[in-house]
Amino acid sequence: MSEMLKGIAASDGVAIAKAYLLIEPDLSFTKQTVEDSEGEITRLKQALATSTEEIQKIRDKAAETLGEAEAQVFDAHLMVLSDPELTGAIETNITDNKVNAESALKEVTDMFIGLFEAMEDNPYMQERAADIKDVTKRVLSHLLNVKLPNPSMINEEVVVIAHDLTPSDTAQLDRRYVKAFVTNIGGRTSHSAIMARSLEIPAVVGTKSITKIVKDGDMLAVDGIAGEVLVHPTEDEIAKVKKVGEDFAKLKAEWDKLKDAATVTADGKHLELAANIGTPKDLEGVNNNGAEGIGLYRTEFLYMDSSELPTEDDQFEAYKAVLEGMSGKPVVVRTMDIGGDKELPYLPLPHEMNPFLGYRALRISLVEDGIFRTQLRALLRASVYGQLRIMFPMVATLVEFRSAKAILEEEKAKLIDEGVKVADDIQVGIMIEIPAAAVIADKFAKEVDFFSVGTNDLIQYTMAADRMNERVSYLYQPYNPSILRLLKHVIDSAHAEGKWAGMCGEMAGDQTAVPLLMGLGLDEFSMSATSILKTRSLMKRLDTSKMAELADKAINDCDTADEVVALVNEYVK
Ligand SMILES: C=C(OP(=O)(O)O)C(=O)O
Ligand SMILES: [Mg+2]
Repeated sequence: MSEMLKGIAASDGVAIAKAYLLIEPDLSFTKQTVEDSEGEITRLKQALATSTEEIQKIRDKAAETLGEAEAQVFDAHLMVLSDPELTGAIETNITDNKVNAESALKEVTDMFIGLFEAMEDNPYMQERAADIKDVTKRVLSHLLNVKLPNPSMINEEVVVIAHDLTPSDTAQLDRRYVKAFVTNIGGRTSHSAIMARSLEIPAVVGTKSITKIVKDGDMLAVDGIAGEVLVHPTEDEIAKVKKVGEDFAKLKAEWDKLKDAATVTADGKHLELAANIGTPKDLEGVNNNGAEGIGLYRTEFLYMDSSELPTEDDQFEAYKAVLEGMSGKPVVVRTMDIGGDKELPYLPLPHEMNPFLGYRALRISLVEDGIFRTQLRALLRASVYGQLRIMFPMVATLVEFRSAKAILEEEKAKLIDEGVKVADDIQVGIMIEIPAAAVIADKFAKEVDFFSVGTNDLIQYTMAADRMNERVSYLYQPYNPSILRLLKHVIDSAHAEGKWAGMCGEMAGDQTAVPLLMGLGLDEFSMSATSILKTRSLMKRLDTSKMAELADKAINDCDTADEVVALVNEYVK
């Protein structure tokens, strides 16, 4: 008998494959007195040797698929394993205290971890603590004979099952083998879901209990369009899911025909359809999907993909690659947005009760202004290779914007003094993702060159509903009249000052929202590259003046999001 689990449809497509559980295994053990210390030391040595072999393999695989830089973290793990100070201390503990290897290992490594973690201002030692933790887990798993999941070593088609996936877990998934992923928690706008869409991996998130229901190797049929997962599907059910996949492939083939077409509405108005990217590697998908620009380059992934702060030159190369790769089309680069669900191992941030309301994005940049200045210099130097637009994230007040802009101007003046060429037509804009900024958009519009609305955050802050929490995901209501009113004010304010308004939150590619956004007069729509062609196809069919009438009715006559959806369905048949 099959069992069906419903979740949130996070990334289109279907997959039928075996489950691969990516969950923390049980590594608990009891401390025991053991007289045969030699025997325990032999067990320890074996576990260390097997771990070394395993990490070596993972390292080689990482170097091959992700590159040398990403593989380096495993060199640090190998160093931990071969450090005589550490292994010697564990052996001494076994002999002196007559304890089992598990207990001696844990006691010694906990001591080192505690010591290093206490050096709060030293990111290098924080990283070493993280390395020791990771390695201890692996050695312990061998002592206990428990299997540790190794996602990077997957070499057959699977559906990855996890409680949650961080953006860096998601980045490591090998598309050749990982046919879909399903998680317990998360929402459509959590960053793992956003990445699944750009990697074109079907995904269902927020199922609440998938890790409890599914075992390693269970057959699954995942429908990322409907947000459904079938466990042990019957032949009939497999056939149905396959049919959904085939229909989706046909639709995609239709959309593909619009790859080189401009985005023009039924009444001849030109709109800009741009793509969101996380790394220069995404450019291939962007160009294959006919994007007219980059509306959001999330540069924080450059910081997250590295084991230390990227240098000015590293960043310059990445920005230059994107600008050149877009051949003169506009590229909006957002300065670092760390915090929330995006962490940097080497920039430990204090643990916060509400990371999404905490020290994040521009708030960090304005304090750690060395990091910020390095990024701005890299951007300014790259500006001559294309049409660069710089955007600041998480701006709440005009003072924050003015401070950031002043730092940018200072760095620009310095570079020019140094004889470095900098483009003189760089637009500087802000994300509108904090309600405070949306409310005084009329004031911001006088000082910025553009707005790009980040609805993922704007909706979570307006509704006071965490975008990562599936229990409140029903409050992610892009069509709620409250959100539409805010958007109208933002767009009208930009236009009143002759500025353009775009959107780079997930709402921009939402097929029910697009007619409303067209009606509100949005100029630029930036989305996962994989949503561009279906949106172009939809826009071609719609008339802007009719959509303006629709938006007006939605804002003035509707009370609820459901009423707005019904109205959209009436207008867009
Ligand atoms: C685009 C946005 O930024 P991010 O998803 O990276 O927070 C947003 O908040 O809508
Ligand atoms: Mg945001």
